[in-house]
Amino acid sequence: APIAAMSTGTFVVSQPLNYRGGARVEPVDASGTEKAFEPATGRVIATFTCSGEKEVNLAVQDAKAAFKIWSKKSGMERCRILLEAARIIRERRDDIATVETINNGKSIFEARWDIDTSWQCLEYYAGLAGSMAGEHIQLPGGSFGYTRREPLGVCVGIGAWNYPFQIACWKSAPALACGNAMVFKPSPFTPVSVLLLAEIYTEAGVPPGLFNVVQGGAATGQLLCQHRDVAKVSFTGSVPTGSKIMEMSAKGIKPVTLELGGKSPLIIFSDCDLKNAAKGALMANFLTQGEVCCNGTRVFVQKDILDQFTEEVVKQTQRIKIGDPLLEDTRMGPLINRPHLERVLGFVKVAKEQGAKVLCGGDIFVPEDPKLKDGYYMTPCVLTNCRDDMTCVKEEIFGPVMSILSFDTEAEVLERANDTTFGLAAGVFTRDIQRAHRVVAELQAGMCFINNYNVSPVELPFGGYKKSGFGRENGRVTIEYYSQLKTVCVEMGDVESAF
Ligand SMILES: NC(=O)c1ccc[n+]([C@@H]2O[C@H](COP(=O)([O-])OP(=O)(O)OC[C@H]3O[C@@H](n4cnc5c(N)ncnc54)[C@H](O)[C@@H]3O)[C@@H](O)[C@H]2O)c1
Ligand SMILES: C[N+](C)(C)CCCC=O
Repeated sequence: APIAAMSTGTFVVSQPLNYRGGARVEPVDASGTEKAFEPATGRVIATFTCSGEKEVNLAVQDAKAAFKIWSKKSGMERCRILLEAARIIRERRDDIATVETINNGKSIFEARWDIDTSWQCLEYYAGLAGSMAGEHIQLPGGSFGYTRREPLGVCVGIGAWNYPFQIACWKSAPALACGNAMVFKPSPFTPVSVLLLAEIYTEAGVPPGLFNVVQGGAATGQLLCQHRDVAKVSFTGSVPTGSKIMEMSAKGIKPVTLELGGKSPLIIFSDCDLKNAAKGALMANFLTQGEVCCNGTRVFVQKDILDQFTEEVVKQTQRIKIGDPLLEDTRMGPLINRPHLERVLGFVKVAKEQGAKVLCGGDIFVPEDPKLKDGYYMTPCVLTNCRDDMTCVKEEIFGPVMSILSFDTEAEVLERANDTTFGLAAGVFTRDIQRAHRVVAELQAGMCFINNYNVSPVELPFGGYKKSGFGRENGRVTIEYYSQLKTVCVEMGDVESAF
């Protein structure tokens, strides 16, 4: 039966989860084992071996060999293969989304959006592959120079568990478009869906070894970052791990892209369209059970509309259907695992102790269906009476917890919104076009939204300021993060020697 027809509680992984040389393989050595779960039921769906040094070496060597072939192809040849891969992803959208839902817990409704931004990303970079070019610069006496945009070599992608398939696409599509090879390591919590991508690349015609998958946690990740034949590391994950990745990469002078965490502000002015602002606040907080890096979890509301806004947000939040993530009408599934659920509930407890008021949610949720009783569900939570010094307002919770704060003036809210070490995203809702642009110009964040939140057109660069990282994913600029510039200086006359 097609994967898309599966129901919760039935999926098990029966094939190897490593991918090397164009095929699934069992790793040749191990650095431990891990279990992957179905968060909806708490069931183990895979027990797998973490890749050891030998396996990582083989994956990098295969990538090196494939790089030699791939980097010699013209941009148009790469374009054609990436377009074919995008087409296959689109064709298998429901199967891939189903696997993503089973292993991550997000609703199937939302997982399909993730798969759409994935194939769109491949299409976008396929389009750019053919137009990657340098400059021609005229010099005195007919001499000239030119620049070539060249690939880096073997790039490593290390992913987080909240958008497993999308993260793999957002890294591999620009990398491959530029002529690089990639070894990708997903989070050990979500090892499954990236294998579908690896198979699709092979089916679309990339050379065997161009996109490889190794599995494991920190130990495997370290082997990749420290590998002498790795030219670049693109990492998505937490700030503490990002800092370690940067340290390891610094030793080998490897460029890094860091897509890290956030505690983003969403500013609601009293002249906003209230219904849209409330919808925006839900988009900013409750996608993927709130496990989203760029979430606008500090919701600053201008005082004169605080009550109205809060009432609308609570009404909309209480309508969110929680439960079996594979059902069409579910809009919130389980969190990623039991320890994370407990951590998020712990934040709600501390928020209450520090004086926040729970307007709705923040409790464990047990769905009626008995097969879901061991899943990791909670009700989405709206907190009010929040102050800037509370833990729930300062720290990244990475769960469905929205903190509402009030403000009086634009200058005050800007000061408070920027008072954080993070800088991934920010949002503003207002009907005043001048204020909208004035405010985003002052916000210290890499991704700003006006009158919407958490939409992700692949044409737009995405990435952080401050401790939320650097480098960008998506958009034309990302080409610069997966390529290097060679300058060629051409003399058309005689050498004018100093000697
Ligand atoms: N900015 C973004 O685009 C973005 C997107 C998604 C998630 N995130 C952030 O990711 C975090 C949640 O994800 P997570 O819990 O998977 O993060 P994490 O930092 O724990 O792990 C991320 C990845 O790094 C690997 N890893 C862990 N230690 C390592 C080490 N020492 N060396 C090499 N690799 C190592 C993990 O196995 C995993 O694959 C949140 O902070 C979230 O904000 C950011
Ligand atoms: C697709 N979103 C919602 C913009 C999320 C991007 C990746 C962040 O975790």
